[in-house]
Amino acid sequence: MRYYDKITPDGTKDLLFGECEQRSQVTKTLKDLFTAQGYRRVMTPALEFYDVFGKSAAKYLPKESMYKLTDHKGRLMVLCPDCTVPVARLTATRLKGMPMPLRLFYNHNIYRMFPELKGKSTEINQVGIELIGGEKLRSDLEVVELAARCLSTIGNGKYRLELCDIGYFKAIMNSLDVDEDTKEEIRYQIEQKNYASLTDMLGKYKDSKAAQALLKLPRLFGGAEVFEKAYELFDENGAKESLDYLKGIYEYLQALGLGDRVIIDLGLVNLAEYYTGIIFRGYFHGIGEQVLSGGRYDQLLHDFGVEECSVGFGINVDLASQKVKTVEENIPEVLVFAPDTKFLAKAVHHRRELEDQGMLTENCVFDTMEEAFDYAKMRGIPKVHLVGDDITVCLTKKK
Ligand SMILES: N[C@@H](Cc1c[nH]c[nH+]1)C(=O)O
Repeated sequence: MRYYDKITPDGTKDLLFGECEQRSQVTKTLKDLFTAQGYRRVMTPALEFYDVFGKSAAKYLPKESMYKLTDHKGRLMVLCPDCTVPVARLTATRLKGMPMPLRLFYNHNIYRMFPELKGKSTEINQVGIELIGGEKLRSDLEVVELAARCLSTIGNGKYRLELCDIGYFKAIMNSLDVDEDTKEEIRYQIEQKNYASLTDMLGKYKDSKAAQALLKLPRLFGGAEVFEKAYELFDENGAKESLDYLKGIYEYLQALGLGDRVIIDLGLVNLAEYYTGIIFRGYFHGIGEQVLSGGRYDQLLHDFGVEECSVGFGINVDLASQKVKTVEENIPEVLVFAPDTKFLAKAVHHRRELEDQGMLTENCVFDTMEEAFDYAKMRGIPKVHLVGDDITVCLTKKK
């Protein structure tokens, strides 16, 4: 039998020293941005009941993608696969009756199984925010601007934000006379930007304005010119209103000087069942996967019995950490060693004094001089302080 005692599960990894620091830097930067704007931290458990993810979330978190286990009563539990859903649960319970809007942020690991996508992380450290119970336009503007600021701060001004309003796609779909399965297949092919399959599926509806618009949807990608094309393509059944709204957000971002960072992508139709308004995704150059994803999701809270609307985003901290400079490991300046054990307490005092002076030190846990000096040389620690009746400072040379 194969024994898995020296590896970590697929999609997980150990982090060492500087890598942990890089992560901490990203989470600290984000936390500072959030708290400066009135967002307050919440923590929810890593284990949740499966039922929490049973309604809205089931539409985009297939049950096959969740890690499941049972508690002592045989109840089905999951390792939390998404941060937004537990926040909705919290809003319906302990946060019930709190003054709105609620500005919340979190930093959690989430767990998702991707059997078909080797190389993807199954344990993802995610930091994110949710703005609950505010007026739609003002909330969307606040959250999109904050998303851009997070990306800009971490990416040193270099990032790309893709923006869409799912209402446009939904308006077209609602005008198309096909069954639900076909609709889902169309949505999938648009998401994949698979023109060939789309043409196969929709080509036959030559007289349908909606079908022709769907065929062109993956190409509706770019700057302000996208709007003109989109209005021309389809403006019925609520499509015009969605475009007007999205254009307003785009113009606001332009007024903030972010125009060259923002791209309109009307083919951004992933999670179409979950999001109900704007959807956005953030990217960094050189990282293929999205680093940030978010949007407006009004139905989720309603499913938890809360008559409020909400918008938010999550940032993949591991991916974002790739944009932070590798942090050099701090090497201690002094190794404190008491060759005779009767001076161990004095060595502790001495080490603490050095620490109080702001020095980085280590206590020696070897018995002999030879081992102590060998270790100091190996680690590159420049000095050994020998503690006896007196304290002797010795210089070491790197091995
Ligand atoms: N929970 C979403 C991100 C999000 C937060 N709020 C709204 N959307 C995700 O993991 O992709």
